[in-house]
Formats: sequence, structure tokens, C-alpha cells
Amino acid sequence: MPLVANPVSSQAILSNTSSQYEANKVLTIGHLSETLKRSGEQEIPDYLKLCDEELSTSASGVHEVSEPLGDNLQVPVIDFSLLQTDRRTLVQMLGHAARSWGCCQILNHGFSVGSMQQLIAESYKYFELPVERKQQSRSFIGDNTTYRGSSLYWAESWAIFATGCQKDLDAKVLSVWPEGNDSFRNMAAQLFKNWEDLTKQLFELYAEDLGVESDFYSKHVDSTELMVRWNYYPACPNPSTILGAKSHTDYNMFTLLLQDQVGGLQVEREGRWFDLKPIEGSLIVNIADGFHVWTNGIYKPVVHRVLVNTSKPRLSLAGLWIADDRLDYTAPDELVDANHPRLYKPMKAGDYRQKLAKTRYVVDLSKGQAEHSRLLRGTDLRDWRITPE
Ligand SMILES: O=C(O)CCC(=O)C(=O)O
Ligand SMILES: [Fe+2]
Repeated sequence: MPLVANPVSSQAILSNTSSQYEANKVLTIGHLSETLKRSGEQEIPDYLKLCDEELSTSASGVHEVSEPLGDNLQVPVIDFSLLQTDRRTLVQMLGHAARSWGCCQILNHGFSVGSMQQLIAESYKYFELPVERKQQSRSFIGDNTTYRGSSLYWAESWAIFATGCQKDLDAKVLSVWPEGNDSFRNMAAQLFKNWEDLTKQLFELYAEDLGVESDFYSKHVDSTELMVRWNYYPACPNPSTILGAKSHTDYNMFTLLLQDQVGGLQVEREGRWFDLKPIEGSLIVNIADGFHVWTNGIYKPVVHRVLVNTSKPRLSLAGLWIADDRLDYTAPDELVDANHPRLYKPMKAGDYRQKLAKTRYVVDLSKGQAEHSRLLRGTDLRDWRITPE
């Protein structure tokens, strides 16, 4: 079920949307964006506003740092076609990016620019549908809708379980577009296949960089589930006090991310925020908590967030591999030595997921931003930490 929004602060919004709100018991962020645009209002509901702690790092995104980083520093862009011509260099570049930034952008990964553009264009159409249609996006697994119209983010989202689940994709497409939508369906199916292949390749390349057995990570891909989440960030009349996604790390192994050309994603490095500028045809790879633990902390989980803007909506697709609950994230012995003592106690993917379910994903709108930000601040791994940070 989508979350029920709190009463909003602006009377204008309330009166404009009260019937809709009553009817659906939900105020989607898309509705809110439209209503504010029509009324010329700029005031966004209090419960969505950033708390002081988030605000202090959001204006230009700069914290104080003792050693300024070079201004030309940017998230690495890596040509994945090196896989055919110079595997060694590719391994080095991926490893360096994962250790320093926790993320990179890759080009020539096998999913074409044209397919990306088509998929993004079709995906926008989903979010433009009436909320009742979006809520019908039934899965073939139970009757989860996995559509979320409202949360503490200025975003709507929709998720599909992709691995081996052609049926889930088909069921969802047909429940939203009863007349079918072959363009969306085919492009999404192609993307899921590409992400499955890419994930196996990336795990092998990362294993090579780390010096562990080449299939140490990749052999688990078949027993994990790929969830693809569509994130839609409507334009926002007053973006300075709000975020599309608050600063967080992802909890899984790594996330593949396809963004449109609007921009707004930022990553944190050494106390500063950097724009992850859209590059046509690129995919982003974000190292997440699970992989960080599984590499004995050698790879960095990237802290990221999404800014919104006044003029344009933005869309992204995030592919998260959800590990089987029994999967053991314990780092292999090869990654432990006198200089790299073991950082985490044994950890099962399921235990971590349960912990997050009790903290990060309890979105209580009545507690508002401050509480939620506290939960997102990457403190979850502390329970497993052997040596203090
Ligand atoms: O929209 C984006 O670029 C990032 C989305 C994200 O961080 C997520 O889905 O976890
Ligand atoms: Fe994320």
C-alpha cells in the first residue's frame, strides 16, 4: 500500500486536493507537484522538509574539509569495451573506482543508447498515468503492487522483480496497460538481461582486482533476485529545502543505475558532494553495504542523494540484486591480513535485511525528516563492526 501522507501545511494544497486525498487516502508526490504548479504555491508540506542537519550540507553540498580535493576530481568514467581489448586495465580502473569513490560510470556495456532512450520515454508514461492505474500494477507474486506514490522523498517509485521473472514483468505491464505496451516490455526485458550479464562480469572483474577466486562472488548471482526500481522525481517549486532521495548507502551488493539526462544525483567523497553528471548511454555502478562487508571494507559503499529542480521531472532505474537471506557476506580469508584486520563479524544477508526493516524502512511520516535522516545515516553496519571506525 502506498503510504498515507500527513496533513500538509498549506491550506491551498489541502483545499485543492482534499477530495482526491479523501478518495484515495493518498497524496502522491506527482499530485502535489501538479497542484502546487497550478496554484502558483511554493510552500511544500512540512513533513517533507529537510531537517537542519541535512540542510547544512545541501546548499552547494560542501562541508568544511581540511585538505581541499582537486577541483577537476570527478567520478571515473570507464569504457567497458576494454573487456575485449585490455582486460587488465579495465580491472584496474574498476577496482580503483570501487576503492576510492565507491562508484563509476560505464560506457559500452551492451545496452544501446537507443534502447535506453526508448525505455526512459515509455517509463515516463507510466508515472503520468492516473494514480488508480499505477496502483493496479499487480505482480504475479501475491498481489503486491510495489508502486509507491508518497514517502518522505520527493519521489514516486515502482518496482519489478526481474530475474527469471518474465511473468512478473508481463503481469505488471498488462495490469497497467491492458492493451499491452510492447515497446516498454521489450526494452525492460532487454535491460534485465543486460544487467544479469553485466553483474556476473562485474563480479568476476572485481574478484580479479581483489585477488580472490574468479567466481567467488559471481557464483551467487543465480541464487539472487534482481529487483528493478523506477524512481520518478516530479519538478518541485521549492527544491532548496527538500531532496528526491536523502543521503544513503544502498544495502545490497552493488546497484546498477540508469538515469535520464536531467541530472540531480550526487555522491559524497571525503565530506564533499559531487554531481554524477548524466552521460548519454552510460550506466552507473554504486557499491553498496553488502559488497563493502564482503570485501572486508576494501570497497567503499557510496553515500549518495538526489536533488530535485524547479523545471523538469527526472527518472532513474535502479537494479538491485537482493541476496538470498542465507548468503554469507563474510569476507574471504585472502582479504584479511595484518594490515587489513577483519572488520566485520560474520553476517548473513537476511540478518542485515531484517535489521534494516526495523530501522531504515520504517517510514513514519508523523515523525518527519529528522527521525528518518537519523536512520539513513549509514549507522546500520555498526552492530557487525569488530574494529571501531
Ligand atoms: O535516482 C537516482 O539516481 C538514485 C536512486 C537511488 O539512490 C536508489 O534507488 O537507491
Ligand atoms: Fe540509492
